[in-house]
Amino acid sequence: MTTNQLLIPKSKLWMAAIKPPMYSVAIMPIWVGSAVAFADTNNFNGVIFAVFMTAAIFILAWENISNDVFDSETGIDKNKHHSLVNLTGSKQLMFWLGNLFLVLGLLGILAIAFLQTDPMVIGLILLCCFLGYMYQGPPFRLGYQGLGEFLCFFAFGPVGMSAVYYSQTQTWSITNLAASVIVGIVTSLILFCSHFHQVEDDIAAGKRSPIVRLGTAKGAKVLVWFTAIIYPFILLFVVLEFFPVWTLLSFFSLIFAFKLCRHVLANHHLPDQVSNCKFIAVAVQFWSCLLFGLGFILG
Ligand SMILES: C/C(=C\COP(=O)(O)OP(=O)(O)O)CCC[C@H](C)CCC[C@H](C)CCCC(C)C
Ligand SMILES: O=C(O)C1=CC(=O)c2ccccc2C1=O
Repeated sequence: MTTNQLLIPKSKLWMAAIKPPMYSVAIMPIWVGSAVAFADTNNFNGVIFAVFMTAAIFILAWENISNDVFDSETGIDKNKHHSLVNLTGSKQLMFWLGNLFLVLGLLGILAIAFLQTDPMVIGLILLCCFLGYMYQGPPFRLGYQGLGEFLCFFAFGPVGMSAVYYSQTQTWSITNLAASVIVGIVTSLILFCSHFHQVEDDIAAGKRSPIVRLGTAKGAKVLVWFTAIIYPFILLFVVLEFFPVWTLLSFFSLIFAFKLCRHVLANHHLPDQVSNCKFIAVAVQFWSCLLFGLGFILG
């Protein structure tokens, strides 16, 4: 254990390892997809919603635990004090705990498929899990090639939200597809932000994250563009009458979007300062999606 590690209280390291705010990424696609389904059909199945939400949390727990397991094999997390493998000292234990969460999550989704006597939802979620595995697991490790944001976009956007919409309606929707583009982009922003403070460790481990590829200064500018792009998109879909006008409520999240962009533009080259930017990005995702979904219900 390093001196640095000894200075940080264990409770703080555990909270950093579990990352409670990050679970917003699992909750919001379920919220928005179900809200679009309600707006389209006037129907809402509370049991399916609750089971899907719980299953998504379990699946995200698997993704994060197995990320620490796979990263312990490449050496990229050797300075990450809050890696679950470093904290517990047992890769095996974390591997099996992760798998247990995956099985619990998939059992929930399987229950929905049985309830609907239709395998579509489990098929789509298995695809999401495969995208999540390709991000970090051998032999793919596509996150190490800088492709994580694409996988993230499809898993939390079009594929994941189609599964949510289908679980409520057993049909498809163009409106939901358009909404999933917004959710996919805003979720991928979080992943993009998570690389700024890790450039040195990433280069040492051979990970070519988008920020390693672009450099932090260009990365900060790309972040501003991708944060800014979601608002004109929402406006465009409102004008085209795909989204109800109430979805413009999501513009209140601009407060956090400005905060994120200002913070990253000023601190992109300072790892200690910029390391919290992914949690500002979580606030952008949480508020934009919460208000966006509310807009569908009010509309
Ligand atoms: C584990 C993820 C990011 C961590 O990345 P990194 O290794 O850079 O972080 P650390 O510094 O903390 O080590 C997220 C990866 C997301 C992945 C591309 C997609 C996951 C999909 C989910 C498994 C499925 C979600 C289904 C949905 C409907 C809830
Ligand atoms: O630990 C992280 O950095 C992330 C964990 C995670 O589950 C996730 C999910 C979707 C987008 C980004 C992220 C992370 O950045």
